[in-house]
Amino acid sequence: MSEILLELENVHVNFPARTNWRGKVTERVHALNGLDLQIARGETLGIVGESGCGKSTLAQLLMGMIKPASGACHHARSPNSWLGSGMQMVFQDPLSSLDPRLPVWRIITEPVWIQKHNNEAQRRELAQSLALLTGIRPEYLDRLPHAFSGGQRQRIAIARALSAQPDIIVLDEPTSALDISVQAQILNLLVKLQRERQLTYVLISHNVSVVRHMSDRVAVMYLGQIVELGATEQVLTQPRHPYTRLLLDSVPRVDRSLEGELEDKKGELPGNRQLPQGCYFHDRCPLATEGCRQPQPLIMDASGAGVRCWRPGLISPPVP
Ligand SMILES: Nc1ncnc2c1ncn2[C@@H]1O[C@H](COP(=O)(O)OP(=O)(O)OP(=O)(O)O)[C@@H](O)[C@H]1O
Repeated sequence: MSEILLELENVHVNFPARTNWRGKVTERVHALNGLDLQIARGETLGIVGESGCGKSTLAQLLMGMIKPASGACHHARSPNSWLGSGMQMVFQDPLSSLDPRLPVWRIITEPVWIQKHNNEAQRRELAQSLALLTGIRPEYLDRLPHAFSGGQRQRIAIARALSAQPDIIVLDEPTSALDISVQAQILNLLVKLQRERQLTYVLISHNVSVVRHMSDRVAVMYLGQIVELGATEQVLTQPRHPYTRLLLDSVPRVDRSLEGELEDKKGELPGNRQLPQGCYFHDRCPLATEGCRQPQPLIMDASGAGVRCWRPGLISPPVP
């Protein structure tokens, strides 16, 4: 792997879920539970997992919006601080992520204006160059966000993320709120920008085709842990963790008559207030044995692939 920009080790994040009459927290939601992750310069790391597994919590942690309860972080840019610096995010809904009262040139240059581009001419110049780069017409830079279509607003959000020259851009479902016709344009723009500027992306998505198209590596999350990690094609075509297999099987396909049955097998994500003993997945796992009642570490191999299962690869590949 090339230069490691960021490494998270055994990170735990929890949120208060219930308090007693004195305001003391009596129950917590355990959102990240021993998360280990490395992000290398220039890669796209896809993060997949069902709703509630902790993807957004991870994004907020990377952005410095929340602090972990425990764990370590090694950050190339600012080794002594927790996260946030050097990070930018592109959100799912471009309209709600852009200030409706500001003209686009100001939105695009928001992340940098305090630092250095604090005079208007410099900010406009920067906005112009980023507009050209991301496909926004420079003559529209004085307009407000509502004058743009969804796809154009997402271009504005991408330009804003680029303005700060971040080390890592977190893409949180960047196309799922867009019309199908413009989704590919935005994905292609992200790929083009990455090639030109050696950008590093963390891509959070429910959409396996988007992850396949964009990502070099994929991390599969379950109950706040990474259960499988590896090169995209490897993980998506030869999953080694039973959960990855069930996740891939549950991707809706029109030609799949077994889908309902597989969906039933998948069951519900267990509550994350009382974490399961042993392997977090064993209650839902079709292959579970007594040995799965022991905690499972993420076992990495020499190629950088990892799986949190002591019987990996016992499952057949997904039905094409
Ligand atoms: N601020 C918060 N306060 C309390 N619980 C929270 C908070 N943020 C997240 N959670 C809980 O933490 C767990 C992980 O949530 P998170 O939003 O990270 O999941 P997710 O994988 O992003 O889900 P989705 O795909 O639906 O966005 C969930 O049980 C969620 O209810």
